Amino acid sequence: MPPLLLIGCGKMGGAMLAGWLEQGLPPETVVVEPYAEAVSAFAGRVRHVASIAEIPADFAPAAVILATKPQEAPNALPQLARFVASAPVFVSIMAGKTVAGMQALLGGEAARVVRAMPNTPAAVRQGFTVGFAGPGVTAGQKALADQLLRAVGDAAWVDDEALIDPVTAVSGGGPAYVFLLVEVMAAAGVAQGLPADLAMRMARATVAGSGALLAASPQDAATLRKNVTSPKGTTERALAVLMDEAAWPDIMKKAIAAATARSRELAG
Ligand SMILES: NC(=O)C1=CN([C@@H]2O[C@H](COP(=O)(O)OP(=O)(O)OC[C@H]3O[C@@H](n4cnc5c(N)ncnc54)[C@H](OP(=O)(O)O)[C@@H]3O)[C@@H](O)[C@H]2O)C=CC1
Ligand SMILES: O=C(O)[C@@H]1CCC=N1
Repeated sequence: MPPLLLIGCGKMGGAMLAGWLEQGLPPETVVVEPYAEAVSAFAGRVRHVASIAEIPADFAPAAVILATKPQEAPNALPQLARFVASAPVFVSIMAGKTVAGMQALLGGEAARVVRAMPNTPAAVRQGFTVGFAGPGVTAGQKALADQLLRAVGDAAWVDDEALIDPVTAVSGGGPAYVFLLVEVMAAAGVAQGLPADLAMRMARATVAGSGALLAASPQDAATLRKNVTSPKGTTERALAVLMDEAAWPDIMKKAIAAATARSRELAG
């Protein structure tokens, strides 16, 4: 793996950096992160600077990973325009930010940009990332981006950049919906008289165990659901409530549509 330049070492950038280090990331890598505590776990294994202005002048990374918040892009990207001359691949994980928008902030169409959307299971190398390679990205650069994304889980590529907005809504934010499921299942158990700590332990173990079963099983989700649902049993009653068109199917469509719309808004 070549030395990289990572801009932003927060929750996602830090999770990806940990995965790259496992794959042999060289210590010449530079991490720009204003919050020193965020990089303390990586001390001695990468070069840390607090701002883009402090990146060594002669550093020419093969890839620049953009992992700051989308709102920081108008400040950070123009400061990185000097790297475009040495033709690295810029790999952005920022929600909403389009390839054309990032190229404009980086000084023009010469910037080679991959737009990618990972998710936080990357922290346990079980992330899922979808990427889109913008104009000018070479096959070798796409392969390097793919290697970086697969260091923290599975990855897929799309040829239509517009799909990254619903990807952001489904898999980017998806872990949050699953964690919310734990919270509301536990609260519903408490409403039926369960002690709060037992309800939370059960909800957490049930979601984690179901995820592990789903990952390990060759069966699809619908079959695994049916395996739980005894005819005329208890699960059937619960699913009649949840699977009503106005319940989860409609609610989830609305939630994904709202997140997709927000991703499009963040482009601006
Ligand atoms: N969290 C998630 O589940 C996912 C997030 N993303 C995307 O990843 C990006 C980062 O999100 P997340 O990790 O959650 O956010 P974090 O706030 O945890 O990380 C962003 C980091 O960037 C730092 N930072 C701010 N300005 C600069 C700068 N100019 N140069 C370098 N670093 C800077 C921040 O420091 P400080 O806090 O001091 O400002 C912070 O530590 C976002 O664009 C988001 O859309 C994508 C997929 C999933
Ligand atoms: O909520 C967000 O905007 C980011 C993108 C996907 C997950 N977190």
